[in-house]
Order: sequence, then C-alpha cells, then structure tokens
Amino acid sequence: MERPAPVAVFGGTFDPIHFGHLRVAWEVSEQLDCEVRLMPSAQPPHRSAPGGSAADRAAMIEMALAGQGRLRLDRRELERTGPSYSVDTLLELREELGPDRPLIFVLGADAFRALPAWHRWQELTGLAHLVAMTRPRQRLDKLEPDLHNAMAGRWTGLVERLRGEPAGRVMVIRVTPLAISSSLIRASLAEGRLPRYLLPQPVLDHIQARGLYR
Ligand SMILES: Nc1ncnc2c1ncn2[C@@H]1O[C@H](COP(=O)(O)OP(=O)(O)OP(=O)(O)O)[C@@H](O)[C@H]1O
Ligand SMILES: O=C(O)c1ccc[n+]([C@@H]2O[C@H](COP(=O)([O-])O)[C@@H](O)[C@H]2O)c1
Repeated sequence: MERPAPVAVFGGTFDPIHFGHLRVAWEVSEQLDCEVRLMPSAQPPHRSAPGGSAADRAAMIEMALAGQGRLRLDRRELERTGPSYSVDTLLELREELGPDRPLIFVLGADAFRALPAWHRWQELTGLAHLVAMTRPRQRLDKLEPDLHNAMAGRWTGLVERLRGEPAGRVMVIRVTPLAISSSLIRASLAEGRLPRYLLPQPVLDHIQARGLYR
C-alpha cells in the first residue's frame, strides 16, 4: 500500500521572508514532490527576539505566497507560548499525522550545522526526516563529531526513501545558491537603503508602510 504524501515543514524566523527562503522552498517542494509549509517561529531559540512581530512576519509570508499552491504558511509555532523548540513542533505534528506518514523537517546548511546546540536535538530523527539545503558559504561536510555520529547510516540520496518511511533519514538537497539573508535586508533598511529585488515587492511595501527594521 502506498504511503500518503509527505508533509514537509520549513521553519525559520522569516524576519523578513526573502527570495532566498522562497526559491529554496520552491525547489525543495519540486524535488520532494510535496507541499512545503513555511513555519515562522514565535520565539526563536538561540537568537535575539525578531524585529518584526509575529503578526507582521506571518502577514509578510502570506503576501509572499499569494498566487501559488506549493508553499503555504503554518502558524502553529506562533500560536504556542514559550520558546519555539523544533522537537515540540515535530512531536505535535507526529501526533496529528499518525505514526506512518512521512514527515520532513527542512533546514538550511547553517541551521543543520548548528543542530547539536538545539533542545533535545537527538530526538528529531525519531520524529522526522531531515533535509539540509545547500546555502552559499555554509558547508555540509566536516560536521562536528556529535552531529556526524548522530547522522551516520541515515544519509540517503533517494527521495523514494523519504517517501517510503515515516522518519529517520537525512538528505542534502542542492538548491540555487542565493546569498540573500534577512540580516542583510535588515541592515540595508537600518542604513536607509532600499533592499529592492531581494524580496517580493509587496513584502517591501509592507515593511515601509509599517516602518519596520529602521
Ligand atoms: N538564501 C538561503 N539559502 C538557503 N537557505 C536559507 C537561505 N536563507 C535562509 N535559509 C534557511 O532558512 C531557514 C530560516 O532562516 P532565517 O529565517 O533565519 O533566515 P536568514 O536569512 O538566515 O535570517 P538571518 O540573517 O536573520 O539569520 C534556515 O534554515 C536557513 O538556513
Ligand atoms: O529547537 C531548537 O532548540 C532550535 C534552535 C534553533 C533553531 N531552531 C529552529 O530552526 C529553524 C531555523 O532557525 P533560524 O534561527 O535560522 O530562523 C526555526 O524553525 C527554529 O525554530 C530550533
């Protein structure tokens, strides 16, 4: 019996969302042949509070996603109080999806390398597959020993493996290198420059109308 399509979630601060996030999420959705849910964190662990409110960051994601059907916004972390630990989110999703449905947690190379600093990170592969996307200037080799050991035997290059099992595999997906970051965009706005063409125009219009990141 064929398993139902995987659910892929791409977590981030999205402060603000930009074409780097959007393009790589789109390519991952194409390569995995499933919907990808963009999931902004309420209170991101291991970084200072976002400059944009939860409502602004979610509104900007919605604007960015208008007019397409592959990517959608998942508000679950915004609706929870306390730090947005990914292990709690994946436990909640696993509970909703049941034990058999493939669940995929998508993260950029920098976030993947930082996994050993995450809350109960060793539990993540029991709940979901991990997909690490390439990102300019971020390596996916020479991982620190704990991460290297935790991932040993889990690597696959086959999407079918991810679609055929509920969790536990790790895959690298090569995406178009786009050296765009939210911090670059915030810095540009703080200096009074216009980061045009790095993010969707309706998102930039919203930032300007609301006076964000000045
Ligand atoms: N240009 C990009 N290419 C590939 N992955 C990206 C890119 N930008 C962000 N990501 C990934 O998206 C996820 C969410 O990133 P985040 O919202 O922190 O954006 P960011 O641009 O890295 O922000 P900041 O500069 O504030 O750290 C992370 O897993 C990150 O690795
Ligand atoms: O669970 C954790 O301890 C944890 C620590 C750091 C980051 N994360 C998650 O990783 C994703 C990317 O984080 P960031 O900071 O790059 O936006 C986002 O979904 C965060 O909630 C999760």
